[in-house]
Amino acid sequence: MISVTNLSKAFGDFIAVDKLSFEVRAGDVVGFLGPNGAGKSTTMKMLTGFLTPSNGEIRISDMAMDKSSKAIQKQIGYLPEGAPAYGDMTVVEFLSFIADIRGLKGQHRKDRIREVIRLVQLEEVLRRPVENLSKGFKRRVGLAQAIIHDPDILILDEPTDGLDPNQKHQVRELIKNFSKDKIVIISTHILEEVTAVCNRAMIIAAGKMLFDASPADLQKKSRYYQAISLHFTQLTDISGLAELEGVEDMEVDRHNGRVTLFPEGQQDLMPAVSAYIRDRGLQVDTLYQEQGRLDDVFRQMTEEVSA
Ligand SMILES: Nc1ncnc2c1ncn2[C@@H]1O[C@H](COP(=O)(O)OP(=O)(O)OP(=O)(O)O)[C@@H](O)[C@H]1O
Repeated sequence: MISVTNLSKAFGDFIAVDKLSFEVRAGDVVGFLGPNGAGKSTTMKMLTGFLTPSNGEIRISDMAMDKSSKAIQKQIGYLPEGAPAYGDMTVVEFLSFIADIRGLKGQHRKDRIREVIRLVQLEEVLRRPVENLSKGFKRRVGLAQAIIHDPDILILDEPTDGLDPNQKHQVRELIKNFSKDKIVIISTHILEEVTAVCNRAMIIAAGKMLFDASPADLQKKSRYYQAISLHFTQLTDISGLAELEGVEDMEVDRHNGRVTLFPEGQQDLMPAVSAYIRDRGLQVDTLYQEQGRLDDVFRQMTEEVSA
């Protein structure tokens, strides 16, 4: 378990992380979301013991970071931002080097190196220097070194940055499989990634925690949550739709003619809208209920802080 209390970090007069408090339990996959400069990487560096907090406390597995950082670091796999260091080593040399640092020995060491190469699919670049790899492969080498010692806690700073869509999918599957009884914390700018892999979303802006709940709860905060989106096959008088009971607002996209009906509260408008269409014999080619838009909530929350 990770327990963070009033964690702060100042660089001179600038407060990058401002009194964060949260707990993370085994099985949690947490997504740190936030605009550039929100303090996500700084928080991760403190959680991994690479940066000393200005204030507050970090406890991991009942050990205090300021007293037992070495013991804590053994339990953590960390993918920092950017590319792995020691770029002149080949991929296999680099992974062997990390395996040694992590204290792996004998057959177990060999097995783990082989296993991470397989999991992260590095076979084709094993003999190439890390610095000559594409951004996506560098990221995957970074991931491989993070999981080589099979840690209980995985902290990944933008793990899918620079990966193509297939590789993004693979890494997300890896994270999901990894996480059954472990802790994963990822930072990301990709909002769908949070719904795809995380059971908790934390929104951080200007160093402060703005939200900590499930991605589904985050979606519920969107004005599009349960909104009805529809498009008529032909030009149709739609004024009656706005008058339906429970409709708070109606918007029509001028470019594509798509109609969005926003409910009052969290009402389900679908029965009334379906009846309206059916009773008038109208033709629609699109009709669905929205899940809520994360980008909309994210923008709204983070703009309030920076305003
Ligand atoms: N060593 C440092 N010295 C001074 N300021 C720093 C230092 N490290 C980070 N900062 C500042 O702290 C703030 C938070 O940075 P951080 O890298 O944690 O943000 P982030 O949320 O990870 O952003 P991004 O999404 O762009 O990676 C930024 O304004 C950054 O410039």
